[in-house]
Amino acid sequence: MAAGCHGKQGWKEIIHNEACSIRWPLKRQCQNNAGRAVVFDHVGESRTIPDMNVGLLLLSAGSGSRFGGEVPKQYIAVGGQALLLHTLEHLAAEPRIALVQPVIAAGDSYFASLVAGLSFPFTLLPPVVGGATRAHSMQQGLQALPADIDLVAVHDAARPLPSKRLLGDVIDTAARYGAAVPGLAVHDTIKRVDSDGRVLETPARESLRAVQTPQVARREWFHKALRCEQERLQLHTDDASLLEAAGFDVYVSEGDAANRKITTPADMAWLADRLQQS
Ligand SMILES: Nc1ccn([C@@H]2O[C@H](COP(=O)(O)OP(=O)(O)OP(=O)(O)O)[C@@H](O)[C@H]2O)c(=O)n1
Ligand SMILES: C[C@](O)(CO)[C@H](O)COP(=O)(O)O
Repeated sequence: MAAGCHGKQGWKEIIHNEACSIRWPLKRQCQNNAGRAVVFDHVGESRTIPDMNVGLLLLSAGSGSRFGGEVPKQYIAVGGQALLLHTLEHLAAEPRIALVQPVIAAGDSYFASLVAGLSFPFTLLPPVVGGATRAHSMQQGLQALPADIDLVAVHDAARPLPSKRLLGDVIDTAARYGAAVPGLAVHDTIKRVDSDGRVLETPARESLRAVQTPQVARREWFHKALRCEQERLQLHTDDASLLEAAGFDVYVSEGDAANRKITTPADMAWLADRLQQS
C-alpha cells in the first residue's frame, strides 16, 4: 500500500480544568512505506505500531459482596484449583503480556501462598494493595508498573476464561487506536429508568455493547484520565469510562460469552459446569 494519510486534519482539544487538558489529532490514519499503520498519540508524535509490551493489572482487591461467603470469590476452588489460577493460566496464552501486576486487598492472606512456586510465561510481579473501589485499585496497580510498558491491560481476576483470540483482538485494537475493550452485542432490549423505575428511554439496541475485560490503553492515556477524573474515581465502574470522561476515544473489539465475570454463586455454578465439560 502507498504511503500517505487520510482523515480530518487538525486538533481536538478538551480542557477539563487547569490541571487537565488533552489535545490530540482528529481521526487521521496513515500508512508508511512498508504499509504499516502509523498512529498519532495525543501529544502529536507519530509512531509505527511496534510489538507492544503489555503490562496487565490483575484486579483482585474486591471483597465479593454480591457473591457472599468468607473466602473472596477469586480464591474459591473450582475445577480443581482457585478461580484466580484459571485466570492466570488463560492470560498466559497471549505472548505480548510481558508482565502481570496483581492488585490485592489489604490483609489478603490467600494470594502469596496460591502462586508460590508457580511459573508463568510472563513476569508475575509482587502484589500491591488496592483501594476502596475498582478504579482506586487500578490506580495503585498503574503506579507500580515498570517504565518500559507501552500498553496497559486491566483485567478482573474474577473473569477466569479470557480466550487467546479475545486477548489478541483487544490488544491489536488498542495498539491501533490507543484504547479498546472487548464487548458483546446485547440481545435483550435495554431500558433507561429513573429512581422510581419509570422508563426514560429505550436506546437503539444496535448501538449497545456489554463490555468485558481486559480493557487496554496506552499507559499515558490511563495516567491522564486518572488525573482528570481524580475527584470522580468512585463513579467509574470500568476503566474505559475513565478514558471516555477524559475525552479519549475507545474502540470495542469482539468479546466472548465465555469471558464471563463471576459475580454471584450462579456464575460460579456456570463456571464449574464449563470447566467440567472442557
Ligand atoms: N476495590 C476493588 C473492587 C473490585 N476489584 C476487583 O475488580 C474485579 C471486578 O469486580 P467485582 O466483580 O465487582 O468484584 P468485587 O468487588 O469483589 O465484588 P462485589 O462488587 O460484589 O463486592 C474483581 O476481580 C475485584 O477483585 C478490586 O480490585 N478492587
Ligand atoms: C469492568 C467490568 O467487568 C466490565 O464489565 C465491570 O464493569 C465491573 O463491574 P463491577 O461492578 O465491579 O462488577
